[in-house]
Amino acid sequence: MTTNTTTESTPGTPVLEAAGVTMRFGGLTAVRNVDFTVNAGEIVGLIGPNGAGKTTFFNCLTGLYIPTEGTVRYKGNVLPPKPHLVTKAGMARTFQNIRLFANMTVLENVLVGRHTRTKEGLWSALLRGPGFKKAEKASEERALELLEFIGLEHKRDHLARNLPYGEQRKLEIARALASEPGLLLLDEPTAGMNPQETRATEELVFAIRDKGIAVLVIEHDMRFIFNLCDRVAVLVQGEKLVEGTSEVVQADERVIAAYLGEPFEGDPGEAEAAEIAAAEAGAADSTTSTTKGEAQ
Ligand SMILES: Nc1ncnc2c1ncn2[C@@H]1O[C@H](COP(=O)(O)OP(=O)(O)OP(=O)(O)O)[C@@H](O)[C@H]1O
Repeated sequence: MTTNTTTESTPGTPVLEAAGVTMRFGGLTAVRNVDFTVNAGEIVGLIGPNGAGKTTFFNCLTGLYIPTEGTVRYKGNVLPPKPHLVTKAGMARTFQNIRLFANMTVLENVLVGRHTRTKEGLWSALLRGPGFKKAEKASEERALELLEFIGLEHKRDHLARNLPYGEQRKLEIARALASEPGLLLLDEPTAGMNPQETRATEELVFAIRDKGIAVLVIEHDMRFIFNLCDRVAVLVQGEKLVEGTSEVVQADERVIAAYLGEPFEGDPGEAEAAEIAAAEAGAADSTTSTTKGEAQ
């Protein structure tokens, strides 16, 4: 994958800055006064029990909701409260539930993700003039690069609905990357995945970060989060309870009490390796990858 110069930032400088974000639904305060930063080069995790406000906070960041209070800045600029403008500004996301165009091909799904980066207008597209054809070719080349990056180039002409679950999740990520983001937000990317798929997703996220794209991830899989993230923030009942490295968060008794229920034991890497080994030995049922849904 070629590096996109528009997405690069100096490591350590803020990419996303949310200040005092509050979201109320009638009498319910789903997110309360949350300050949150993601720096260039970081992978940051957002965890919390069911109903803690994680997805609501994501929706406030990405323009799906207009926060009741607070501001969200991307690279210093306040974001417009419209999802497509947020994407155009440089923040792309995936959703908790897969939202692919099921009857379009793998390649077409990625091409759709490029629309915020295509300069050609409606008339040019309708008339299919030389400018449009050139832009279309460049878009297709970029989409194929992304498919190669996620390992799905050999399935470019398959319908999205025919892909196994784990590949559909990958394709969603490729589609988000097609908008050339500086920050990628992933909402439960491993929900319902088997250990191999989860491990592959972890590697993919590291590779994305290595391309200069910061990542913010919501996930219930603690091993995944603690293996992956430079920093983890914990939301409980809409408020940020704690933020720090995986070690700090795991050791915090308030987190243990509020969310984990019990201390997280053992080295996540070793535990996961054991699970993968067991799965590879046939102990795990490989059909889990196609029978998921909302594994929360
Ligand atoms: N559109 C809405 N209208 C009213 N209440 C909402 C809306 N969206 C979310 N909520 C409520 O806000 C709270 C936070 O929900 P949210 O989905 O953000 O939590 P979450 O941490 O993402 O949960 P999960 O881990 O289960 O996905 C919940 O009480 C939820 O019922």
